Amino acid sequence: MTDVLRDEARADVLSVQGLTVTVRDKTLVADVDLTVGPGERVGLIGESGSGKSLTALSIIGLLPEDVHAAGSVRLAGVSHELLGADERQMSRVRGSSLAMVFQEPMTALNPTMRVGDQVAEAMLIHHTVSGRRAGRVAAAELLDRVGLPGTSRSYPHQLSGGQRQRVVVALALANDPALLICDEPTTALDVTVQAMILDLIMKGVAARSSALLFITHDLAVVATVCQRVLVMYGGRVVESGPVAEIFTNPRHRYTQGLLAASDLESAEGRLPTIPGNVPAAGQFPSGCVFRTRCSFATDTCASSPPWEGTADHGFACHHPAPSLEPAHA
Ligand SMILES: Nc1ncnc2c1ncn2[C@@H]1O[C@H](COP(=O)(O)OP(=O)(O)OP(=O)(O)O)[C@@H](O)[C@H]1O
Repeated sequence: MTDVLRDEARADVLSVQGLTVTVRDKTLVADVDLTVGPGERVGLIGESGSGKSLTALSIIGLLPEDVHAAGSVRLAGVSHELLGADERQMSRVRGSSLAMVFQEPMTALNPTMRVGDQVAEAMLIHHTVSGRRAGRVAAAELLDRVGLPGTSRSYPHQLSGGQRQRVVVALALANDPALLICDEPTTALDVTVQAMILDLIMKGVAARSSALLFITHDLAVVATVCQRVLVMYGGRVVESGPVAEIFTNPRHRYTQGLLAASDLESAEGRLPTIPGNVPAAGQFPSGCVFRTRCSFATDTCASSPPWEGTADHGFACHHPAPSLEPAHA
């Protein structure tokens, strides 16, 4: 591989710099820097009103009219700035390189259109398939893969909340986005289906090597899903780092409070286990040996860490979000 190709392989999928969001003379998000690497899963946490959703909406270009964003948002493979891009440019990026799953599935679905047609249309618009017939077949296959066989001809109101969110995940993944943003994707759902939707998102991004920016207020979900986390407070990022590091050694008073109020251990049973965590593409050079520590200090893990694996084959830790660190310089 040439140096140029290697640099491109390592380049961040998303790079946000100095993002500031204002409404009239009020600053709602201040000077946020944020990057997501190829295949990386990054969490954005913080209390209600801390600016998480406005950050996501700035990236995807869906801020309300009276709200303004300044700074820089760049996406790999897109030659122009996303901030300030016109609607034509943004609709080319949205749904193809960049996709988003919102909290409430009905807001993302067209209530008057069969779900199969919605998925097919998303693929046709971005030329992932050509021709209505191929679109219909591809949509049915994708709905099948997200656990909704035979639902192509259903309307959204004929599906349960969990099934609707599966359709939204299918829509978001339909064009293999480089980056998937999820904003509280399980908050509106029944507890019993939350784990299934998380599992679906995890498997969906892993299969496509998509990067993930995951917004939540649930620390246990972050521990399951993310490798790195940024903590927002009052519109600013107050700390960031690998999940295991932030969760074991939180520096900011707000993060310390969040952790004290949460019960990560009890969350284990309700969250999916992710078999064979694999490092993100390009996270370590091929062949590099690394060690991992599980973020859950349970008997199973305490008996065998650190595991060793290779960047090619990953390793099998059945606990979520282990930290990855190169064993050899
Ligand atoms: N259109 C708007 N006009 C004025 N203020 C707004 C607007 N949208 C959001 N805000 C304010 O900006 C701040 C950040 O909102 P944001 O929705 O990003 O928070 P959040 O961290 O996502 O919270 P939550 O977890 O409750 O969704 C809040 O104080 C909110 O009231």
